[in-house]
Order: sequence, then structure tokens, then C-alpha cells
Amino acid sequence: MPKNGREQFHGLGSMYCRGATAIILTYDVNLPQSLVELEDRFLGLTDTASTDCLFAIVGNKVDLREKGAVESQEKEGCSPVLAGGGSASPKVPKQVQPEDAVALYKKILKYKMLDEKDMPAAEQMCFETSAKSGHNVDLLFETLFDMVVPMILRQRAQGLPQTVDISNYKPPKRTKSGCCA
Ligand SMILES: Nc1nc2c(ncn2[C@@H]2O[C@H](COP(=O)(O)OP(=O)(O)OP(=O)(O)O)[C@@H](O)[C@H]2O)c(=O)[nH]1
Repeated sequence: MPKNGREQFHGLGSMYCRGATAIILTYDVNLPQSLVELEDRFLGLTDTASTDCLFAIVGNKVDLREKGAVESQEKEGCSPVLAGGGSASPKVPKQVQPEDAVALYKKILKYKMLDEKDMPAAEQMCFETSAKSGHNVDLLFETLFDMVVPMILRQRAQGLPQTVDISNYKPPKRTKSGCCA
């Protein structure tokens, strides 16, 4: 799912998710707020997805994290291995950590009332990628593809519709004032 970061496209989110078999929720590993927003603003939009929908949590732009970390350590004269310069109080990283994404994945399963043991493990569904360098991008799509194809085949075998039938759609009656009845 595109994250529709811009406010004016927000309303389109639930339409994109309707009947979805898999949803990719993407945040920026350098912006903790972007992970918070996935939960606060975007999770509700996935209510229209299929009940057994898969979720992948993707932290993008890792290329900037690696670059940024080295640059800030160089500026402060720290060792690149120990950001805290070897002191007893290591620096708290400003970036999102993989375990934060894992925690969100588990929260999503709870929100969806899905049992963790029936779903793929969090570690399998949380990725860190770089669209710029291509890091882990193939892995993300191959992993999802391998999971989604059997689900779609199963749905087909059960005769579940793959499309939304609008042929019997009746538009709501209009009242004199132009409002829906
Ligand atoms: N360095 C780096 N830049 C990236 C990466 N992915 C996207 N960008 C850049 O980030 C900016 C936003 O990318 P988009 O593809 O527009 O992402 P979006 O999800 O539509 O962004 P929003 O409009 O903020 O929701 C663009 O300038 C991209 O070139 C990445 O992995 N690394």
C-alpha cells in the first residue's frame, strides 16, 4: 500500500486496501514519527482488507541511516563502533530499531484479532529496505509473493470472488434536499 503521506490523499487509503490479501506498511527508518503514524493514521484504513490479510512492515531508506550514523559520529569524534565513545552511557539511537517494527507488527495482529501462531512470525514480516540501493527489495516482494499466491489459489478454489461485483449496485435514493435517504 502506498503510504499516502500527503494529507489530501489520505481518504484513498481504505479504497486501496479493500479486499487486499497483503498490505505493505512503509515507514522511514530515520523518522521515528513515521512509524508512529503507521499506527495512528494508517492502520484504521486497513479495515477494508480481507480478514486473513498479511501485513509486512517495511522500514525504508536504510542507506541514509548508515550514512547519517557515520557522519554524526565523525562530527563528534566518536568511534564508529561505539557511538557513545566507549563511555558507560551509550548514545540512544535516533533511528527506528527493528524491534520497534516487530512490536508494531504484533500490535497489528492484536488489532485485527489474529492469533500470532496462525500468522507468519514478526521477524519474517518486518523488513529494512533501501529503494535507492535496492537492499532487501527483492527479498520483500519474493517473500510476500510466495505467501500470497497460495492464498489467492485457495480463495479461488473456495469460489470466493476476486473482484467486486457492482452490477447489482443501486444508488441511494435522493431526498428533495439532495441528501441520501
Ligand atoms: N535515500 C533514499 N531516498 C529514498 C528512498 N526511497 C525513497 N526515497 C526518496 O524519498 C522521497 C519520497 O519518495 P516517494 O517515493 O515519493 O515516497 P512516498 O511514500 O510517496 O512519500 P510521501 O509523499 O512522503 O508519502 C523521494 O525523494 C525519493 O527519491 C530510499 O530508500 N533511500
